[in-house]
Amino acid sequence: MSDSKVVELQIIESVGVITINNPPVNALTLEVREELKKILMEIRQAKDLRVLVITGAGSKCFVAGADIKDFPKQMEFGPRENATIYKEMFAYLEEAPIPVIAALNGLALGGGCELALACDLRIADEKVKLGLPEVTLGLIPGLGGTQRLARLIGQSKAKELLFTGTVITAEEALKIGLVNQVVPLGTALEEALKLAHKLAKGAGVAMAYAKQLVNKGTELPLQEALEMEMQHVEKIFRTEDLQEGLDAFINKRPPVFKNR
Ligand SMILES: C/C=C/C(=O)SCCNC(=O)CCNC(=O)[C@H](O)C(C)(C)COP(=O)(O)OP(=O)(O)OC[C@H]1O[C@@H](n2cnc3c(N)ncnc32)[C@H](O)[C@@H]1OP(=O)(O)O
Repeated sequence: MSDSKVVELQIIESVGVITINNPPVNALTLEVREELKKILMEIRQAKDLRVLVITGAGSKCFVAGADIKDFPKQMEFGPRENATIYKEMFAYLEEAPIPVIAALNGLALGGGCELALACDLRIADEKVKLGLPEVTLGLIPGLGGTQRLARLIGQSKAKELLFTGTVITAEEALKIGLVNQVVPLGTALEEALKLAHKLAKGAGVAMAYAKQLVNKGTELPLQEALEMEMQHVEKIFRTEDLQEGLDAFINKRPPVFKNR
């Protein structure tokens, strides 16, 4: 467990949990940004990290967005420097060869929603609300929200949420594909950890390839993407995990995957 108070990292049985702990709303302040930089270095060194979960402390907010009180400074010096570490963090979440799950324990607004969008899966507590309300401040999302939201839920719905700044319920988010699951009050982290520990025992190479193929393939022309998929199928046919999976099936026993 890192000794920071605004961002904590715990790794238990190859499942990492990053908790944004910056009361009262887990805003992405300068202190959070600096701590995230350290945490990013730590997780990059982590040996057998198989799944990562990101959540907020408390029950009010996952993350209520960028630090609005810091904006006057950003207006003076420009927003790029503040965005850089988040872009690096979000790129890590998207490129890491492991499933990344956002456990939405509370409001996910602005930069908080953008952090959730950079994860592979989103599990939302039933009371959670999500949105990109930047337009109500005369702003636009600056941590990838305009791009990831449109790719995830389609351009027209994304424009509707961006134009209006509407904050939607977890159920509405489920309907449009913005979250994967809605879970009972107060159980987002518990459910995310259940899924994380299940995935951590799964075929890690297969999940890494599936993540990479979806993330990279959907930006390519179909035939190129299909070729990339076939190249990965050829690679996976040479893994021990496939041998183990087939042998376990034939011998009617649970597989023990070694992630190689
Ligand atoms: C590139 C990225 C851009 C962005 O992310 S832009 C920001 C997008 N986020 C938002 O627009 C959310 C703004 N916040 C709110 O809408 C509300 O707040 C909440 C719904 C999160 C909570 O509302 P309630 O329960 O009524 O509490 P409260 O009095 O509004 O807030 C408690 C304290 O938290 C501060 N705070 C809230 N959100 C932020 C924020 N995003 N950045 C900095 N501070 C924030 C407030 O000012 C206040 O502080 P004090 O107690 O000193 O008055």
